Amino acid sequence: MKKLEGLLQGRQLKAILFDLDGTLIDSVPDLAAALDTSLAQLNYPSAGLERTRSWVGNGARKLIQRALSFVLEVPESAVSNELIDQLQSVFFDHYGQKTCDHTVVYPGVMAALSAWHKQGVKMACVTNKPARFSRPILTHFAMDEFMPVLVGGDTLAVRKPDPAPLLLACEQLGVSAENVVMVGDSVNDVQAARAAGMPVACVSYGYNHGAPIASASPDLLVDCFSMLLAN
Ligand SMILES: O=C(O)COP(=O)(O)O
Ligand SMILES: [Mg+2]
Repeated sequence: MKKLEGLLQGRQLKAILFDLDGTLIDSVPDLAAALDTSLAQLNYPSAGLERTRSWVGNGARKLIQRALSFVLEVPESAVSNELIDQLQSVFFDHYGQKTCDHTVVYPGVMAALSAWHKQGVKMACVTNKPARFSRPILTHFAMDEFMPVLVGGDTLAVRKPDPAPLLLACEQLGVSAENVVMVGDSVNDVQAARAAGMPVACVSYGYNHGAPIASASPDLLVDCFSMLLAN
């Protein structure tokens, strides 16, 4: 706990907000499988695991837009909303059936969540993944007992990098943002935390579209989740 507390410059650490995809869980195997099945259903070539990995983090719609941009070989801005709607609806059907078949929790996560829970630190999940998928995932991996509060990518009209989902999580946890640290894997998490006025720690193993997460200058960067707990 000392590492995260150190980011608060003497203020008490009362809560931690966690990003989901790329931070707590490696969900790309299931996302890529659902995406490739959906693309095949609409007669497009498959995208594959590694490309999908680089497209996750800005919500499901952005993932679909990036996939269509790739298969159609056009810029993202040239992909029509109708096409995104069509592929997204097929993708939601497939992903909804298999959110946890090949998804795994990253090393060190459960032990650290349990340690913070025992220390009385409150926790919430703030993800850009739609809540209808995120909630069952938290339950499946028994993280919901540590994190009763979830703000999904469709809970509000805006999502990260907007600070509103982080501030809503603080409100629901009953803590002030000045006693909270955000933990994530992408520039969206860094920007949302900064805009919410809270420090941000990042894991280096997650997904960050386009660039290593170090370029977003998080306040703390760790290679393994367990290092967030280390003295
Ligand atoms: O883009 C997503 O669907 C998931 O994003 P997250 O990294 O905010 O959990
Ligand atoms: Mg993420």
